[in-house]
Parts: sequence; C-alpha cells; structure tokens
Amino acid sequence: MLRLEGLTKTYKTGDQALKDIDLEVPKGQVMALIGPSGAGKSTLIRCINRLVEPTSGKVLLDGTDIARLPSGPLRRARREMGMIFQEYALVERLTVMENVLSGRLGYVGFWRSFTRRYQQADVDEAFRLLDRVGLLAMADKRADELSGGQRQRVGICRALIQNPKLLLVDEPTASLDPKTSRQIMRLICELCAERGLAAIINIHDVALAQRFVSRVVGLRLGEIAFDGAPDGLTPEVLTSIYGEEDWEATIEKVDDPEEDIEAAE
Ligand SMILES: Nc1ncnc2c1ncn2[C@@H]1O[C@H](COP(=O)(O)OP(=O)(O)OP(=O)(O)O)[C@@H](O)[C@H]1O
Repeated sequence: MLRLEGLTKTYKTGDQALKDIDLEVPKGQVMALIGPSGAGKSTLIRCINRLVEPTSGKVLLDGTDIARLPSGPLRRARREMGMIFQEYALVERLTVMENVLSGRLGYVGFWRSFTRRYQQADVDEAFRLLDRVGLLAMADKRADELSGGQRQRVGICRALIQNPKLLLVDEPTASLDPKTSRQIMRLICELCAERGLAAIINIHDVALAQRFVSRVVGLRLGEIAFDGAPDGLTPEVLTSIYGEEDWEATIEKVDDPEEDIEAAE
C-alpha cells in the first residue's frame, strides 16, 4: 500500500534528517514510529504527504510516486492521506461540526469551499463520526470550548471524513494526560481496524506504542534502527535506539495491572 524507497531528506541547513529509508506499510497495518528527539520521525511523516519535500527517493502510495506529483495530482493524492496533529490544528472559532467538515475541503470545488457549503451526505457522515467518537452532543460547540482529548477526537473525525487509505499521525498524545492518551491511542487503533486503514503514528511514549500496535519502527539519526513486534523492544534494543537509560521502568509500565482493568472496561 505504502512503500518508501531510498527516502532521503537533507534540509538546507545541511541536517540529514532521513538517510536512504526503505519501508513498506501494508493495507490496514498500524505502525508506531519511535525514536529520540531529532531522529527524523516528523520529517518522515511529513515527506509522505509532502508537507516536507523529500530530497530524493520514492514515496509510493498504491504504486503512485507522491514525491514526483505536480500540484494538481498532489492535491488529489493528499485526499488519500489523513493527518492528525499533536496540537489538533482546529479552527478555534468554528464549531466542532464545521471543523470536522473542513476535512472535506480537498474534495469540494473552490466556490463551495469558499462559502463552506457542504453536501448533505458529508453532514450525515460527520454526525456518524462524531457519534462514533462520543462527541455527538458537542457538534454545535465551538472548538475552543473543548478539552484536549475532545479536540483530538475532532481532529480524528476531520481526518476520517476525508475517507483516506492512510493516516499520518504526528504525536497524537503529546499534549494529553496519560489516561486520555491511552483512550486516544485506543480509539485511533480501533478506528483503523474498523476501516481497514493503515496508519503511521509518530509517538514518544514507548510503553503506549507497545501497548496498542503490532509493529514498531525505531529511528535513530535518520536511519531505521529497529523494525519488528513490540515485544522485540528489549532494553538492549531500546538502548541502541535511544542510548543509555533505565528501560526496565518504562517497559514495566506495560504490565501495570491497573491499566489492564481500565482496558477491560
Ligand atoms: N525545518 C527544518 N530545517 C532544518 N533542519 C530541520 C528542520 N526540521 C527538522 N530539522 C532537523 O532534522 C532532524 C530531524 O528532525 P525531526 O523533527 O524530523 O525529528 P523528530 O524525530 O520528529 O524529533 P522530535 O521528536 O523532537 O519531534 C533534526 O536534526 C532537526 O534539527
């Protein structure tokens, strides 16, 4: 579904953020991207939808090389890739419903997008999505009246209403408390499973990644240092990605019985 071939990004400053990355993500797979600050995680996610221009290499989405598309076809290709941001990127003065519907802007013509007139089918789908994430009663509230977890749920609905094949998720829980972080990760993974959606989730919290996804890719200095199942993240592997730290404490968090009770709720 998504294949990166020799993906390289060197910023104008000379920083080599990605070095010859080869990576394949099949349909429906949710993958966590971990690694220390500056490893290249955000750059990798942003090269896929070309918010950052790759220096060289291919970004193949169902065989189409996104890296080579001119602006018109790129705009169409971006519909296939929903993005979820750390800081939610909502329009604060608009309602929850309007924020969700803005995810359809890539589909509507200029005039409809200018006047923000949406088709009834889009409005119906927005209500369905808000219901699914538990925000139906909030549809008419302004975005700035919501909590962080509620904002992220709106961000998730806005990405999903695009009807994408792939979700690019950049630190979805970095601004949230631990319990809300788990709820949001669980929601993203459940929605991907329900819709057969692939996702790449850039995440700092290793324990959270281990808990929810079946594949973890570890980046270090712009290169893949680990690619495998979460239980392969031994203290030695984590040290090879992050450097020396007391990993036992981090890994133990996964087995916290209190969290298991919460997961069963
Ligand atoms: N706009 C930019 N201009 C120049 N260098 C950049 C730019 N953005 C990122 N870099 C550099 O590229 C490298 C990778 O950065 P990137 O933000 O992708 O890492 P990251 O793993 O997402 O880090 P973090 O977890 O802190 O967000 C770093 O050395 C960073 O300084």
